Amino acid sequence: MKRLIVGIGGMTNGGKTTLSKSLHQRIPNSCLIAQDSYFKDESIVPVDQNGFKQFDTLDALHMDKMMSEVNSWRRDPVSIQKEKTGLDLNLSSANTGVFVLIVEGFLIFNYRPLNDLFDKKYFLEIPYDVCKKRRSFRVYTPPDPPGYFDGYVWPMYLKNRQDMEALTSEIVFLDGLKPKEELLATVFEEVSKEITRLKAAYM
Ligand SMILES: Nc1ncnc2c1ncn2[C@@H]1O[C@H](COP(=O)(O)OP(=O)(O)O)[C@@H](O)[C@H]1O
Ligand SMILES: NC(=O)c1ccc[n+]([C@@H]2O[C@H](COP(=O)(O)O)[C@@H](O)[C@H]2O)c1
Repeated sequence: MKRLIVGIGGMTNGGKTTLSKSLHQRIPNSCLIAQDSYFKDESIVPVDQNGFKQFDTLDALHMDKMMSEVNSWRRDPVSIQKEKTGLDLNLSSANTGVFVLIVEGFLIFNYRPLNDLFDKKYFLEIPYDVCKKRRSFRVYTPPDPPGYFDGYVWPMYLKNRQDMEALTSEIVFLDGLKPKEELLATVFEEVSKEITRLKAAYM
């Protein structure tokens, strides 16, 4: 049984969730893990000197829990898939198939233990003004307070991006302004090629 782990990183509102969900729908035997399911409760997230809750850092996330989910999939993708979809796989397709894990999130390449696992890494980027605009339509829990984007989110993006570039390489940057369908087609085609290559390695 072969495994492939694909990372869909990117800026806040770059289009990670949109792309990852479509990719997951298109790829048989795929699972999806989203980093924003692992935010700590806001009551334990500290505030910075400006009174802004520090959500845009690895400390705000239960990365240990996220890693344990990723590692469960790596140990036994068939069981995890069965758990998530309720569908059983016959043994021969389980043995010959390629299982794909899609991991999406804004800090997935900043966390070394996770970053080390990716076979393919994508990073969706959009310009400042588009990012600010898309974010203004999103309602997080808790919602962004006034001034949060310019006072906290954007400076943290710049810092996190610098850290990411110091830590990792071989990232494919994607222009998040492109139509959703085009982004999906690009990534789907590359991942499909990789799946075909892995399958051929069996013959
Ligand atoms: N390629 C795209 N072009 C235009 N808008 C997009 C695109 N991808 C996503 N969006 C929109 O941007 C917003 C944020 O998308 P989302 O996938 O939730 O981003 P992220 O998961 O990176 O925060 C949503 O309103 C979504 O519909
Ligand atoms: N899901 C949550 O519990 C929560 C709470 C507060 C802020 N956020 C924001 O989520 C962002 C990351 O997620 P997106 O990449 O989907 O925008 C961060 O910029 C963070 O400020 C999320």
